[in-house]
Amino acid sequence: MATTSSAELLQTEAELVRHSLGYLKSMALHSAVKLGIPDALHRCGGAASLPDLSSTLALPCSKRPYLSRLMKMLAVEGIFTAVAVDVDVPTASGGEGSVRYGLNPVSRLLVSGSGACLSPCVLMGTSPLFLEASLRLHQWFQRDGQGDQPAFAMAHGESPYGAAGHDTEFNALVNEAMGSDSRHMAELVVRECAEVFTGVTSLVDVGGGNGTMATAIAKAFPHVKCSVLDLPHVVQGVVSTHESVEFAAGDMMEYVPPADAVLLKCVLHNWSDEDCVKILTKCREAIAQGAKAGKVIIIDAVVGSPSHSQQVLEAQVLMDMQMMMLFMSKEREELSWQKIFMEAGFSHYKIQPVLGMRSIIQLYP
Ligand SMILES: C[S@@+](CC[C@H](N)C(=O)[O-])C[C@H]1O[C@@H](n2cnc3c(N)ncnc32)[C@H](O)[C@@H]1O
Ligand SMILES: COc1ccc(-c2oc3cc(O)cc(O)c3c(=O)c2O)cc1
Repeated sequence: MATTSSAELLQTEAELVRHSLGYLKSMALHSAVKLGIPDALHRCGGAASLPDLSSTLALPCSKRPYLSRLMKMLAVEGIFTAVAVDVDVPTASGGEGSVRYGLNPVSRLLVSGSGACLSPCVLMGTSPLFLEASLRLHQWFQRDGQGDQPAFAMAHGESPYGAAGHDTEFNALVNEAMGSDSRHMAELVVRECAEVFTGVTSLVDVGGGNGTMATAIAKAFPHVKCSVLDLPHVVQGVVSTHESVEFAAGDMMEYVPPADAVLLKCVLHNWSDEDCVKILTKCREAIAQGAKAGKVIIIDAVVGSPSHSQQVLEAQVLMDMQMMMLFMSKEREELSWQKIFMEAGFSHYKIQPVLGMRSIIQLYP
């Protein structure tokens, strides 16, 4: 029997440490966002020495030496750049700044005020309510029984939507995260998938929240009249910022208003297969009522597309775990999607894996 070499054993030990302490990467990212490091680097022109960065952040002097540890780890993990500078060249703050840390494409997505700032998604993904639920996953696996509830509900005694109903801080976090995700996606949908909206004169964004996506579509494609369907407490008080976007309160399980196209962005992955069939059946009925043969447009993950990178696959399976923990729902592979589409009465579909970890799927009756 072949024995594992010492070099291999030591390498795998390092690999195990990477995985078991990997949560510190998430929490260091959480700290960086909370401390405002991406914005501070942006204000400094995109990069700064450690002394300049700590003064910009106004950290207490006692904590300044520790900032280098946080920044070093985040740079090693590919979240900031680290460039060694000549120590003989004096810096504005007296020559201690031998490394300059800077924004890279990942941390540029965390700069606020830019078109797409995904910091709220980081804060939601690392929120205490999510972390506490994740610590209970093993107990959730061990629990048997009918009427099973997700790990989140097991940990907190209520669903994420229940928690958002009374915890104003969590509610704001979720709304900001979904809003920022939609702003980011909207830019890319307009850039990458404009042809999807050709010939569409009316669109209803089902589960469209505060209308971020619908508003971006109405702005980019003036021929599309948009409406947003969401639950009464979500649309109540939302003021439309575009003349072609209106809001309707309703339950997508009961009724979807007629339109040429129905959009479902990041909605179906919150639901079971059976519920997806019900929702899509209502959507098919909605597009059948117009003069044109309409379509349903889904923005969601299609896990494991061969054109995806390893990073995209990792993001998809992490999102899948998050969906399991929060809602006992899932991210789906093409075969699972296909089964749902056929059961809901659609005849064909087209998947375009052009939105990173998400795809745009067009469904036809
Ligand atoms: C994950 S969020 C997605 C929001 C939005 N599409 C986006 O991507 O930002 C799911 C949305 O579905 C809405 N929703 C949940 N149940 C619903 C129902 N029965 N009818 C209509 N909307 C519903 C929620 O209120 C929420 O706004
Ligand atoms: C009320 O509690 C929650 C509602 C929704 C979600 C949630 O969060 C995200 C976050 C993302 O960065 C991307 C997503 O696609 C989603 C969701 O689809 C989703 O439902 C979490 C808690």
